Amino acid sequence: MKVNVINKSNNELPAYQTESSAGLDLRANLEEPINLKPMQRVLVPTGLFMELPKGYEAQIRPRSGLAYKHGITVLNSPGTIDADYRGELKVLLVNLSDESFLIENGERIAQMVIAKHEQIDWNLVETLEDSERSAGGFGSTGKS
Ligand SMILES: O=c1ccn([C@H]2C[C@H](O)[C@@H](COP(=O)(O)OP(=O)(O)OP(=O)(O)O)O2)c(=O)[nH]1
Ligand SMILES: [Mg+2]
Repeated sequence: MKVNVINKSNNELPAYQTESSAGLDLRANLEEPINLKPMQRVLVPTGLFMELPKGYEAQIRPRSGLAYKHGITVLNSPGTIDADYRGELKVLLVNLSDESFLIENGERIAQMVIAKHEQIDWNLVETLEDSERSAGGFGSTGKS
């Protein structure tokens, strides 16, 4: 599927790193590096603007390596990019480690998964059909 994109960054377009990757790695578009202190959050620009077809969304997800090695994750994970959004794609990172983390221009800071989604119409009712689970949740089936 082709997706219209404007690249105002000084980086290459997000790319799948392997043939069957689900996520396109997003790069920070920065004039100066950002030093992200412990427990600080920052909205990182990508310089990208895109036009998803109706019925699709993009999810901004953390990269596991950054999370594991540096405690850097996406605060609103998964971030939701609506198909009708025409603004700049931004990534909300947070540093959950006890050390500062330097984000440099061009660094792959998160990944973006494009997914199909449904929109629904509500059918307002008084009762719901019972099921095996019924109202059980939050550990109702036991620990392991
Ligand atoms: O990580 C993110 C999350 C959102 N957005 C952009 C695209 C999305 O379509 C728009 C709105 O996002 P969301 O609905 O999550 O934010 P909101 O706080 O509900 O704001 P709004 O009232 O604008 O919907 O912001 C990003 O660039 N990055
Ligand atoms: Mg919203």
